[in-house]
Amino acid sequence: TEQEDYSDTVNGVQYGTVTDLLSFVNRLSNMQAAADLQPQTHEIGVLLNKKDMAVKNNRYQINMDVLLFPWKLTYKNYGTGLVPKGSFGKVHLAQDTATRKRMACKVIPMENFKAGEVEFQARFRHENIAELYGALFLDQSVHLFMEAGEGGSVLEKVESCGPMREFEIIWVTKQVLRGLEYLHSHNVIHHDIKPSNIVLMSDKAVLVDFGLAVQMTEDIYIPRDLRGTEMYMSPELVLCRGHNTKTDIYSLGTTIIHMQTGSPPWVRRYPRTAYPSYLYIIHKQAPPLEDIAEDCSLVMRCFLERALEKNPALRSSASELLKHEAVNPPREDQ
Ligand SMILES: Nc1nnc(-c2c[nH]c3ncc(-c4c[nH]c5ccccc45)cc23)o1
Repeated sequence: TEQEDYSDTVNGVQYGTVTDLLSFVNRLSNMQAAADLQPQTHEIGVLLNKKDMAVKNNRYQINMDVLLFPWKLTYKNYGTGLVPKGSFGKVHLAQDTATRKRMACKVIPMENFKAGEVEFQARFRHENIAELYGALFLDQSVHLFMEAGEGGSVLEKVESCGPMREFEIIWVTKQVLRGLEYLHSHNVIHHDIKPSNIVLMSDKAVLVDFGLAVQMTEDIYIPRDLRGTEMYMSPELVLCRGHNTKTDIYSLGTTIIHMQTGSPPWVRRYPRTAYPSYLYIIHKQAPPLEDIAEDCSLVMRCFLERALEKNPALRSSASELLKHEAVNPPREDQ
């Protein structure tokens, strides 16, 4: 059966290439199709990162070779120790006991696991996309090891420290635009750009959570389902008549509104208590320019008008916005 021939092909945990990792996760997905997965004694997996993850005789044991911690949040007064659930999994802080390398470990129950999530992070590597270090399968769950944003996500930062100042917003926006420019150049749509999917390191910000990402084959993507988080969805995505990478640009625009005001667009004018869904509002209303912060600079307001343009064909691309003066402020001392 699937189980027998499978177990002798991947003996325990081994270092491998991106191709090895992709075939491993695809076989995992098939196993998911194949009825019961035998209770395992040993973890199996493929690790890409030889430098920071020390495999010893085909073992990489959770709580032995690598320790998982509930992420002690960067900010004191912030909720529980566990990172808010990603698209389908809890994110822990992980540390390799031999190399001391600190990583993020997302634990995804097998029934929620989609090979696509790993595929995008493994195939598309960029400094503003959280690097994938490897994948382990144990106890009916997939453990994805990734680059850790120890500064937490932009959502935690805004909720703990309040609205961000414009120079901080510019710093985050430029990095997100670089990540999106790279993804969009490969026709990949992230589909869930929002504050909780942008995580912070000391020297950069990276995009996380590719659980909803797709790669367009033509220059339009016809969705089977509604993907993303309502507040940050573009009008064309809500319409479900086909969209493209420009939908991520609109979501970045709503994310900037969230960074500068502390709330996503719409909710102040249309309280969540009265509006269970915002899809109709997003479809019918003009772009949420009224939700832009009062103290927003004129040049950033102009940037947001380009990003929140209702017609995706007229909306600016990531490359165009990277050249916009709002994110290239003249240096004071010049
Ligand atoms: N959904 C998802 N898929 N991959 C990730 C991910 C990869 N590396 C990471 N590093 C940090 C965090 C993170 C999010 N909120 C936080 C709050 C406090 C501290 C850390 C975080 C999340 C990740 O997240």
